[in-house]
This record gives sequence, C-alpha cells and structure tokens, in this order.
Amino acid sequence: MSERPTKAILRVLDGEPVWPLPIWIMRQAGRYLPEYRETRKQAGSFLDLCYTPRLAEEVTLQPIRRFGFDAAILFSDILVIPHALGQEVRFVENEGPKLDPVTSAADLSRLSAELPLGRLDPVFETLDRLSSSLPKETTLLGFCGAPFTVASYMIAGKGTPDQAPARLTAYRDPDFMDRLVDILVRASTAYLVRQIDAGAEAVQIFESFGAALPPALFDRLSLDPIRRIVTGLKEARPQARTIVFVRGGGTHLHRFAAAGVGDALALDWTLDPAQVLPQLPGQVATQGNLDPLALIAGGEPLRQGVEHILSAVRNRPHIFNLGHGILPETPIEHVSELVARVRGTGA
Ligand SMILES: Cc1c2[nH]c(c1CCC(=O)O)Cc1[nH]c(c(CCC(=O)O)c1C)Cc1[nH]c(c(CCC(=O)O)c1C)Cc1[nH]c(c(C)c1CCC(=O)O)C2
Repeated sequence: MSERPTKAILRVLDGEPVWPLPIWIMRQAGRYLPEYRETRKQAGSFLDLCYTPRLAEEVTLQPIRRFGFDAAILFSDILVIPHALGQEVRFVENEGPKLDPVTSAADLSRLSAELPLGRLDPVFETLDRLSSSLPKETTLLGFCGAPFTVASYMIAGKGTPDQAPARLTAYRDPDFMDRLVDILVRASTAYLVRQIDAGAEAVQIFESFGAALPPALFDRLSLDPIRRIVTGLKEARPQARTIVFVRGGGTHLHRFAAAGVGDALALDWTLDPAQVLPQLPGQVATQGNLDPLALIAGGEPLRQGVEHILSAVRNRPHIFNLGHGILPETPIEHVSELVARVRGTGA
C-alpha cells in the first residue's frame, strides 16, 4: 500500500509543506559547469551525449555531487521525441536546435504514428542507472516537452520569436495542428509511462512556449493536451507525480489548478508568489521562481530574491527553483550561495 514518501520533493508533491524547502534547478546539468563542458567534449554531438547512458548518467550526477540538490533531472532533451518519430534533428553549436520542418499532411505521414519506444532505450537505460547511483534522498525526475512547445520546433524547424509559424499553422490548417498535437500527446504519454517504469519518480512537463497562444487557442493546444498527458500517465501509473511548467502562463495558472492538472505548478520569474499562491484553488504544490538573472548578478538581488520567495511560501508545499533554466554565464559560487540561503546553512 502507498506509504508516505521520505524524499522531500515527493512529500511536497503530495501536498506537504517541507522546511527548509527542497531545491533543484531547471537545466542544472549544463554549460555553467566546467565538468559538463569536459564530458560534452567526449560525446561528439549533443544528441550522442543524450543517447550514451554512461555519459548522460555522469552529467545528470554532476550538479548533485557539487550542490546536493534534492532532485536530479534526467539529462536528455525535449526534442528526442520528434527525433524518435523520424524527424531530422541537429543541435548546431551556438545556434540551438535545427529540424527539417514538418508542415504538411505528407510530412506528417512520413513520421511514425506511434512512438517507437525502442529508439529511446538509451534514455531509459540512463534512468535505470540513475535509480541505483543517486543518493537515497534524491528524487529522480523525468520530463518531456508539452505538445505545443515541441510542435513549434517541429513546424518551424528551429526556435522562433513568439512561435509565429506554429500559430499561423494553427489558424490556417487546424486539422494538421490537431493531428500533430494528438501524435505528441500519445507519444509523450507513452514516453513518460516508460520513464516511470525505468525509475523516474516524478516528471516535469515543459510548456516553454504555450503562453504565446491567444486565449482562443490556448485550451485546445496547451491546457487540454497537457491534461490528457497527465491523466493518461496517472491512469497507467498512479504513483507518478507531475510538475507542470507553463512559462509566461500566469493568467492560466488558476485553471490548471482548478482542473487538477499537475501535482505542482511551476511559476516563472515574472510572477509574485506572495500574490499568486493565496489565490490558487485546491492544495496544489508550487515550484520556482527566482529570476535566473538574479542568480547571475548575485549580491543583493540574489539575497532579496531568495528572501522574498522564502517568506511568500512559508507553510506551503513549495519546491525552490529558478523561474526558468539556469544560464551558461552563471557563476558557480552563486549557485552554492543560493543553496546555502535556501537551506539556512550560512552564506
Ligand atoms: C525548449 C527546450 C529545449 N530543451 C528543453 C526545453 C524546455 C525547457 C526550457 O524552456 O528551457 C529541456 C531540456 N534541455 C536539457 C535538459 C536536461 C536536464 C536539465 O534540466 O539539466 C532539459 C530538461 C539539456 C540541454 N539541451 C540543450 C543544452 C545545451 C547544449 C550543449 O551542451 O551544447 C542542454 C544542456 C540544447 C537545447 N535544447 C533546446 C534548446 C532551445 C537548446 C539550445 C539552447 C541552449 O543551448 O541552451 C530545446
């Protein structure tokens, strides 16, 4: 029968306030760490790094060794899903991801209708290895991108300001858009189920770009697809916990909470937790939301930013994190200081 979890992050996801707050950082494995840059050189391409379990395990563990974060997040990328579906995906140094755009029904028919899970075996092996190599108090997180975020890369073939190509496609060819989102809902659900089976204890869904959608499209292309993934995952694996991050999605947060989509909702740095939290319905947990630039700046902005969050979330189930991913130029000493401040252990 289900017992109360002992890991701090899982307790928060079950709705329990935990103090000091547990902490992890989005994109915590990455280029701000010299040891990451070193391992990255051994791997060839970025996707090779994602698909080499020994190296992906190593870079996942690096920030845990250095900072003792309460969660480790699988090292991979949201774009392994289009890659596994058969789309060409490359990561170009300093330019970000490049994909062969999928814009027509004919392009779509060349992709697998179902996710060939076997192509992602290296990812599941990484999780399996991490389940035994992580410290016993560390929660193992899996993740995927939300359908609209992933679709915006699949359609444009790259990152785009305000996701204009995907939004235009949603107006001009709603059937195509619905089909693509549907493929991604089913693929993401199967992928997350398999991540849980391989050892992930909770998963985060990254909706980095859904907030670019106008209100008339948001429910159909962001809220509803994410709801379908969360529901499908919970049906298949009731023990799975979910964190939903909608960057820029402040105006939609209360609807995610009211619909029970996500055990925790992650706030970006533009939201004031002192205002937002008391208005959220239900006992949804929250996560966030220090400005990644305050972490780069350090000093007073870092101190004040942390203090404000700590005072706003007292007695609430909250996981400390940034309001978006950590940036490569972040000084490592600032990350150590952040952890010490959140844990109340000096600095
Ligand atoms: C939009 C998005 C992507 N990937 C991801 C998102 C959603 C989160 C967000 O909004 O930031 C998610 C992601 N990407 C990566 C992780 C690994 C786990 C972790 O958080 O540490 C996670 C969770 C590794 C990565 N994914 C990428 C890197 C850098 C690649 C390198 O080492 O050269 C890492 C560590 C590459 C990537 N991958 C992506 C972009 C735009 C880029 C290039 C930009 C950049 O270089 O930061 C797509």
